[in-house]
Amino acid sequence: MRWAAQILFRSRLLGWRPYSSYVSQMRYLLRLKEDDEACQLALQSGSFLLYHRLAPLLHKAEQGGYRAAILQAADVKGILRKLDRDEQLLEESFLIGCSENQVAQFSLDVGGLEREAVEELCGGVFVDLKKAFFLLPGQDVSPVSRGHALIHWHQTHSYSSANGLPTKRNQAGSQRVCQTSRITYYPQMAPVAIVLVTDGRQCLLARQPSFPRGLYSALAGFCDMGETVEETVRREVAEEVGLEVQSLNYTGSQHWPFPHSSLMVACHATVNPGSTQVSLSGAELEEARWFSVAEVRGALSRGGPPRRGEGGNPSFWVPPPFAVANQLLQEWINQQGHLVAGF
Ligand SMILES: NC(=O)C1=CN([C@@H]2O[C@H](COP(=O)(O)OP(=O)(O)OC[C@H]3O[C@@H](n4cnc5c(N)ncnc54)[C@H](O)[C@@H]3O)[C@@H](O)[C@H]2O)C=CC1
Ligand SMILES: [Mg+2]
Repeated sequence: MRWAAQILFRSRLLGWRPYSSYVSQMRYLLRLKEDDEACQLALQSGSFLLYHRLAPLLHKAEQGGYRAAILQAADVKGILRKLDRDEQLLEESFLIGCSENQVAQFSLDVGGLEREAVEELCGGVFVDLKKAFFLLPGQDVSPVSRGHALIHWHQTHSYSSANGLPTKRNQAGSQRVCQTSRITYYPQMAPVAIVLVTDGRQCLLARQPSFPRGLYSALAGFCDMGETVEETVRREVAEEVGLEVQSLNYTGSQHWPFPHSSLMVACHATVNPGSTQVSLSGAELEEARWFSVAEVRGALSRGGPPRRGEGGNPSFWVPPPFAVANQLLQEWINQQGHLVAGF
């Protein structure tokens, strides 16, 4: 212990602080958000996710499937030079994170450039975000979704909502300031509660008319102003299916870029097994049904949407693993397994 204390003491004398790499990463990101010059410098050695009118750039992975295309600053500059564009376009990027070794990561929409020309130079393809979600592995979904959300927020907040005058971004893109009133605007997310309702034996899933055929998901709804997540869950379940929640517990959350930028807060809830009669209201849901453990287990093991020519039951599938609704279903199935094992 003594030598460890001595190292700590000496490192403090030398000005080196024994932060974990996570703390260093987060402190570095904070500095880039607060210091425009540091962020401008970081752009020169950063890595970039490109978008074309909000469609992310993907490339074919060696082992099959697709990955998010990650370009280095020099690659992006090279593309801009070849397309006769000013390298300053790089400064229109938004900071979305940094790697463990403090390489800053940015998203950049090159919607002003010719789509096919960029695709050819990068050896990739711009794909609509919804479609991209089904093509990408789980670890790529979060940065791609974050980059998309930030670009979209900036594209729709160029003017102050208080006086209609232009707003100016900071270099990181973590805020915009109205140059006249000095009001600061920050990127926003709308909180949404998503809930898997069970009666102890079955779980309740629903369909909106806009869902692809056979897709059922957990109930979800935007939080009203001033509501807690618990109040939103109780209200949405009452509104949408006419049931009263008895108990609920939080399990996780997810950023979701649709319809714009939502923070999905996921909960499990129970209803009284004696009061499970569903009554739909309004036009939002076209159907809500109770599903057994076996049915859900089957849908989870079949994976995402049924592909043409594939077996399985196309009349019932659930959101794919990148969606928090899928996590709720996995957790419920695991819990049922434990209940059976412990019986
Ligand atoms: N990641 C996941 O696993 C899942 C995500 N979702 C997402 O949850 C979100 C909410 O679910 P819904 O049942 O559609 O919500 P909802 O039940 O609150 O109904 C949507 C309606 O709420 C109103 N609304 C209130 N505040 C709004 C806001 N800030 N933005 C947009 N509309 C607002 C609009 O009239 C809209 O038509 C959807 O965007 C959907 O994409 C839904 C299921 C699964
Ligand atoms: Mg809803």
